[in-house]
Amino acid sequence: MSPFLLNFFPKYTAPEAFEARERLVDVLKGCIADTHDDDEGDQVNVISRKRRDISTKHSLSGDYLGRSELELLNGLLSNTVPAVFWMLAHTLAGSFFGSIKEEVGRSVQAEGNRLQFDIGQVRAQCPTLVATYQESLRLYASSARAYKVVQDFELMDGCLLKKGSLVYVPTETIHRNPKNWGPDVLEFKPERWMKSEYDHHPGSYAPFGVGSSICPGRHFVFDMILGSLVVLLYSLDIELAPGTAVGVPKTRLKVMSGVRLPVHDLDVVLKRKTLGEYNSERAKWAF
Ligand code: HEM
Repeated sequence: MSPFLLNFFPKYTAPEAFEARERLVDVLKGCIADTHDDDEGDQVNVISRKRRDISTKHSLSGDYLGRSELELLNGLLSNTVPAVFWMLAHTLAGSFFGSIKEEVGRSVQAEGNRLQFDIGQVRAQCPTLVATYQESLRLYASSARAYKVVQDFELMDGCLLKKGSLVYVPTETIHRNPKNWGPDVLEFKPERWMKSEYDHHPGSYAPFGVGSSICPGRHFVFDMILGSLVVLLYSLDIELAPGTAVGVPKTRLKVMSGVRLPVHDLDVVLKRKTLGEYNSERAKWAF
């Protein structure tokens, strides 16, 4: 993957990854081009269809569309899926699980087996769930941003950044720095985010980067991850399998953009839920 990311004649320096990318682009291109809004049982999601419509309106090519779909998948798979994993793992292992279940229960409107929630209300009325999201990204987001210095600049500690040099800012180093977060920096503590005032250095948290290249998917992913947790925790009784522990893994600084992957699987016990009239097997979520 690293030679591929360097993008130095990737066809020759990383042929396998290059071929795989081109194959995926072809599949996505074909799949989206063949879709029509009225297709019976259409498998292409609404977001992709809307993106196709916008691209067509602006005369963007099919190839562009295939590549931008792949970018979306990359954002989802390399960041969002592991972020959901960590959030769920710490929710199940933490002393705040009861509060989260209670917040989720309050957010869902159920009419028999038809369920729905307003994501705006989840954001505003589930402080423990939101804090768990923020704390998961603090501990596990591990991107590395690069900036070019456009003029000589002296930092407060006297370090000189020379014009033309590259400054590399690994998120983990900032997110796991005891100077920013205190001696318990490696502990998973959602309560850091539940104080009335944010009392950390403003630059101490940037899971989505900063400035003009900040992640454009950050609001979308916030809703998507909170929504996934609401559906999972409402629909199922989930608990960690006996003897399963969730710890914060040691830092392994990687020059990669993404959310850290777990080293081990997590064993959980899942049961479908029945609450009065509600039976998760027959439940239909309306989004
Ligand atoms: C937990 C989930 C996610 C995290 C932690 C994350 C983090 C990041 C980071 C750190 C960057 C680089 C910012 C910089 O260079 O300053 C980035 C860029 C980007 N992200 Fe995300 N991201 C996530 C989810 C997503 C999703 C779901 C999408 C797509 C819908 C997405 C689309 C993008 C795109 C297109 C860029 C490139 C922006 C540019 O270069 O101008 N991300 N993301």
